[in-house]
Amino acid sequence: MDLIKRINAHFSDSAQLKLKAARELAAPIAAAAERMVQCLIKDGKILACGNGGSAADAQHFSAELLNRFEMERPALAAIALTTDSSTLTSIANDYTFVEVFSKQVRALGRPGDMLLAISTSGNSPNVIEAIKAAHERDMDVVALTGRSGGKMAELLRPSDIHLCVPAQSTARIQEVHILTLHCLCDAIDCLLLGVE
Ligand SMILES: O=C(CO)[C@@H](O)[C@H](O)[C@H](O)[C@H](O)COP(=O)(O)O
Ligand SMILES: [Zn+2]
Repeated sequence: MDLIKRINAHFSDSAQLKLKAARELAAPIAAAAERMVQCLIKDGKILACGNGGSAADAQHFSAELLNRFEMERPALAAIALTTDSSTLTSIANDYTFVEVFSKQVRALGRPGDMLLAISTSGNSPNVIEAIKAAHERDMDVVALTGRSGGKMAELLRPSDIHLCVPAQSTARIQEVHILTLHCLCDAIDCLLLGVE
């Protein structure tokens, strides 16, 4: 096994995918940032969810909005639905794991809030249920997916924004997801602070 060759291939594949994704996703990422800023300045909040690595991404993004990214600005309203183990275990234990995010969206979501729904396959049942709950609450959805967008792609409304990474590998898709989230944080800061 030539590990160095393998590692170089991972870096090369990831870099090439990022350049391809930039060509396809720059415009919808900008649109998502503008929509999020509109939500935030009207006192809305952003709820974020996902499983596994995407749970970590949801938390990473909400922390950068609530605390800070790279510029000094006021704290922004964002909540990851992946972090409260008492809430997550009680919903999963008393009902089903499929409902762990949707029940929180129904409790916390208000019209004008937004849901950031992250899934590399687009097929995680609990993320799908969260999208349905967000629609019931008149919340727009920004969906971060990969592959074909899965069942999430079919569920989205015209007012939602779909950022689908053109790749099959979960790891490669996640690597573009985290870059996309940093682009969103940077764009939100630029729009809020009026950076030219
Ligand atoms: O981070 C990884 C793989 O790189 C895993 O933890 C991965 O996120 C989990 O298998 C998720 O359950 C996959 O869900 P999804 O992206 O298909 O919604
Ligand atoms: Zn991973």
